[in-house]
Amino acid sequence: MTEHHVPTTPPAAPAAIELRGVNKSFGATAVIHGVDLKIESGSVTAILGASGSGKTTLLRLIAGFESPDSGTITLGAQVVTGAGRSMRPQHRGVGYVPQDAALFPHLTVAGNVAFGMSGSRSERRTHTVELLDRVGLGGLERRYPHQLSGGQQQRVALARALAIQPRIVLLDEPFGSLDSGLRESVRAEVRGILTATGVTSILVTHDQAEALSFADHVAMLANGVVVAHDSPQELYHHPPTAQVARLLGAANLLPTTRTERGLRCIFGEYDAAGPTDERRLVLLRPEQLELTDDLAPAAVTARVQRVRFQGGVSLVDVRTSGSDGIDLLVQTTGSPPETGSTVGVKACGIPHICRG
Ligand SMILES: Nc1ncnc2c1ncn2[C@@H]1O[C@H](COP(=O)(O)OP(=O)(O)OP(=O)(O)O)[C@@H](O)[C@H]1O
Repeated sequence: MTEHHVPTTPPAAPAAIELRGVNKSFGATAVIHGVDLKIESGSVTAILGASGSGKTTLLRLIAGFESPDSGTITLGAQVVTGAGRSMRPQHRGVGYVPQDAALFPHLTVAGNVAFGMSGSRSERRTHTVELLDRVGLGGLERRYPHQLSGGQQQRVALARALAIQPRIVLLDEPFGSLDSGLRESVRAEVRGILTATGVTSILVTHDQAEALSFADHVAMLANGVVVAHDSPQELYHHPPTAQVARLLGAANLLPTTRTERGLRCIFGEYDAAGPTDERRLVLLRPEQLELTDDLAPAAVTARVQRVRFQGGVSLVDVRTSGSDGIDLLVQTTGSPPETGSTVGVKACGIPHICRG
């Protein structure tokens, strides 16, 4: 069994962005609380949090559109906010891709991309053509924003953000307005462009699947506090707390009792060190449980409450037998059981213990 660990700041490489003790309130509403965050140079980080958790505010603080009440923000080796200084947004070397692309409607695609670009007229033209090629929009220079699809508009917005040769690109829920089919392909294209460019990027999203698939690191924000920061794999499989486990996807979080050896849950007893006064839960994702027909001693008996067929897999809600039955969600690839039938449930992965 794996042990829980405290949230970490993963990068060992030089930080491109560093926030220390950043606080921000709007009037009496405290929105960002003592945020410490280090973002590795050249990485793609997702800031994941529910609506209103402060994601956009954090991004706007880094871009310089808002000033923190206290704390420092460092970009590269430069303190851009704090210690009595506040560098203007246009001097920070930050490209910003807003949620709705926000292109200038009266400018062509080329005009939008070249806006804010420096250099001679011919240099700007060459750079614009290069950028539009890079985002897969070569040949559309003369179109106007209303003549583009949503995905194309987002790629123009990305090209415009890259046009200033930024050291950092900030993307504020850029895929939210795209329909689900388009979202996945535009997301993959944008990720490919960011990787090829090597620019340090932050994506803000409330979509856990998007954060897990898009980013090298995920920083999770809850009520203006960074509650975890790690790789997507580490956060999904070894979340420090039950809150983080739930924010990242369906989670069976099983109550435990203390034993001499460690902890016991309905699926068995496990070694576990750590403080005895803390509430601990065993995490088993739905894909770490399996249904069995034979009600062998190793299996927990349960009744099927509901079956949701999802194509390649089915999600099965079951309730364990007894007066104190526990609700579990099981993912199965086999033929799903009948609602109301009795099944056996077994744990088939390595469980993880997290704080309650
Ligand atoms: N300029 C402002 N004045 C007053 N309150 C603000 C301002 N900007 C944001 N807030 C408040 O701060 C909180 C966090 O807002 P923010 O937009 O950062 O959250 P979010 O996580 O990005 O949400 P969403 O996903 O819905 O965009 C909200 O309660 C919001 O109402």
